Amino acid sequence: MTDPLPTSHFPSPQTMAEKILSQRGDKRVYAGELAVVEVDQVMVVDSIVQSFIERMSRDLAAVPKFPERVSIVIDHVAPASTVSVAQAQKEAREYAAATGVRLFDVGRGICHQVLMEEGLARPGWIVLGSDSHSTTYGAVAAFGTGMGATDIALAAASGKTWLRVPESVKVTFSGELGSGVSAKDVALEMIRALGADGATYMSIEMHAQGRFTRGQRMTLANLCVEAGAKVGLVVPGGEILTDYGYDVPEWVYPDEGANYMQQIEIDLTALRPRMSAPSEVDNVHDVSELRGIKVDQVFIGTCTNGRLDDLHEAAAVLRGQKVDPSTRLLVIPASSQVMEAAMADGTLLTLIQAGAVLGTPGCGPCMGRHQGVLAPGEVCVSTSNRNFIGRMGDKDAKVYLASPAVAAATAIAGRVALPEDVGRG
Ligand SMILES: CC(C)[C@H](C(=O)O)[C@@H](O)C(=O)O
Ligand code: SF4
Repeated sequence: MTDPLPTSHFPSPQTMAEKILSQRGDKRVYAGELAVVEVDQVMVVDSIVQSFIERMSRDLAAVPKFPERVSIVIDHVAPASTVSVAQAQKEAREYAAATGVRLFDVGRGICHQVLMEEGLARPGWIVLGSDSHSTTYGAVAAFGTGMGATDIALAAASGKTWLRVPESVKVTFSGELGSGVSAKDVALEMIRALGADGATYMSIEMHAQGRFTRGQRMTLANLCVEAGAKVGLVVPGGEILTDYGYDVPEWVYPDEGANYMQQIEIDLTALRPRMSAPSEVDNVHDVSELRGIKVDQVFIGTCTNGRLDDLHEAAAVLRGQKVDPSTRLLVIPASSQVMEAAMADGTLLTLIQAGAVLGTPGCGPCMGRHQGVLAPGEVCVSTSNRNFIGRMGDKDAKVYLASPAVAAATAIAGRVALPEDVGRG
């Protein structure tokens, strides 16, 4: 007969981040500890590709350990805008050809959208991207996070990385979304509630309890980095499981009684369309408070809101209407697949007939590098995720962030507007 084990021998319950990092590493880990984990996919974007190649070839004198686990995406400035951008993209193509890593070239789309479409982020995987919005992969319960060129190169060379296990914030939802209110509004409300640095280096663990589609979950996980989070994980559940197309291993679910630094609840029923005013993402207001502000450009696209559902949302408002002559509307699908589907079902025709200008799938003017940068004093309503000073062009331009439906209504009115202001919704 042995004595029963004292309670301290039973492992304490774990959050989702702790579960994934324990499973993919070599020991059970908790917040604050270091984890060395296997990396399932390393993603490199065009803006960083030259530094990545330099680190690999010169500093590490290494080739990718598992070429099939590395993807390069040409998306941020695509097609190339200058000779030096063209040179970087040329080097990326040569590197991919020489090493056998995957390359998604001009027009395939924005890195995060493309990796999700290609099945290169899956439940329980560790996905490192050279881009801060790599939190997007949390939509399918992958531990997705952004890192710099040096860390990315080390992961590509060794197949592993090390991480400090993040503390977690638990987000729960009550009620149901009203009509005209979207995942973008939920995400902006979540950032407002947490604050722009309220979740610094934390895991935001969203208990969706069967709510939200895969695309909506991408919007939620994408914005998590705007509260400073290391990772934004949506707990799998509900119909979305069938939507994944992959098995969800039992070990990704958080344990009952796991330890959270903070908990917030978002009441979906009470939520009204939201807008983030310049120049911080957490400067969130009801659209009705900002109604009437004159707008020069509306941009619908990006890794936050450039998916087919987003274009449908915009087209529902713009059908049979015209963009105000004092405003321009840019629509850039997040990927070639989104563009093809929106072409096939007539969405693009609806948008073009309303006066939209289409761009090549990719980031477009989101970070102010090309295809729609703003002049001093100009105002843009964008479906993207950042509105910092100078983000989309001149430092004296202003960017407001909103949902595709609000962006579409604004394009028609030429001023910040709700769909109901232009006879929709
Ligand atoms: C270019 C890239 C490094 C950058 C990021 O890390 O997020 C960009 O995608 C952005 O949105 O600001
Ligand atoms: S669409 Fe915008 S936020 Fe997303 S990766 Fe591109 S530049 Fe960054």
